[in-house]
Amino acid sequence: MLSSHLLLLSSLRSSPPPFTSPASATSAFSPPRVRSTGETATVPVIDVSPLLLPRRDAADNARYTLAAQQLVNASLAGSAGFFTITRHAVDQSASEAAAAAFFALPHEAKMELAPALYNANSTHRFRGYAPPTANGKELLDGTNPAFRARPPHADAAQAFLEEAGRCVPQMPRLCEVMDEYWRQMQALGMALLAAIAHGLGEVQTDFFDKAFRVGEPMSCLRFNRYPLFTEEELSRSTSNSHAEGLACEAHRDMSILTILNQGQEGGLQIFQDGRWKDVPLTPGAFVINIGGGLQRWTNDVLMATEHRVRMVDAERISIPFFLEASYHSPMTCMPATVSESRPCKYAPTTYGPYIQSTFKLFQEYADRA
Ligand SMILES: O=C(O)CCC(=O)C(=O)O
Ligand SMILES: [Fe+2]
Repeated sequence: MLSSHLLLLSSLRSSPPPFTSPASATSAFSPPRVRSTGETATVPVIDVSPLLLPRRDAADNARYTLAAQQLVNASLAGSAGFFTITRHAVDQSASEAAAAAFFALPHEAKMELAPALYNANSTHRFRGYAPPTANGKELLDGTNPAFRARPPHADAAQAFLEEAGRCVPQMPRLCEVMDEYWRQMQALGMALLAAIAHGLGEVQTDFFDKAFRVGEPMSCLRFNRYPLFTEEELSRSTSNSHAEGLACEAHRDMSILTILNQGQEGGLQIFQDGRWKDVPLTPGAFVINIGGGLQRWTNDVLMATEHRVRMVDAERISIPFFLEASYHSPMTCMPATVSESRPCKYAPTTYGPYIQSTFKLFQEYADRA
């Protein structure tokens, strides 16, 4: 059960209003680029190796519980809502090389992978490549490899969200590398979720595992590239992010957990103590933040934290993995986060319809809602 200090923390949290509508971009004006104030955010660093052991003895169990509590403490409403994980055992070199090689392909080759929204000849509607005109960064979305290995689902709404990530003939190993990384990140994400359930005191230790297992998880592996724009290009940009002088506008992620390789350049910021501060860069580590889906599932005990990316003086590649549940995963408040004095705030739903209802919050996804 929840102890009262969790509830107190939640009422103390200060934050900017969620999703303030971005100013609309104008044609001959670009606002000044947002610069770092030099302030570094306090983001806990957590060694997650105790969460990843195939078997545990009593001493390992104690270390597991300690690490699980650290994850929860870093994610509670009123805390950073962001943390860095080390000793996670995932090698990032192949995915980093694949992202750099993909973005270096000619524009036409990348556009082959764009959905119909950006390429009228495309038969794809949801996943794939988005050019920098979408919202100031180009991106490639990879999906659960299982979606490529089977025919589309009979239900149109489910088939839409389960559309497979796409491969490109110029890079024969791209899908292989993305699939392998997707599987490793999915496993890491599920280990983190199991630990979070444990840290919250949930008696059903398989709470998330059971919910995800009703189908194939929809987690999205994304390659982002933020080009280095000239002032002239920025003045013509229709990106909501550019309209605020940012590489990526302030937002909360809406999936379950984001596990981010933020690249070499820095620039990620979170809103802490009433100001925007830089998230420290730790080579080889991942930055994790809670998504709106986990906030909902934990009855606002854990909170999705607002973040943004400022423009840096170099092009920037980042690789977020958005851990997502399956289309039919039931989302009702986790029992450990509900009490008589804290009833469940959210109506039961399922993950597919929930996540689709959030697309309108993101310029690059709004037309796919
Ligand atoms: O590029 C980054 O470091 C973060 C991007 C981000 O916040 C997102 O894609 O949701
Ligand atoms: Fe984000």
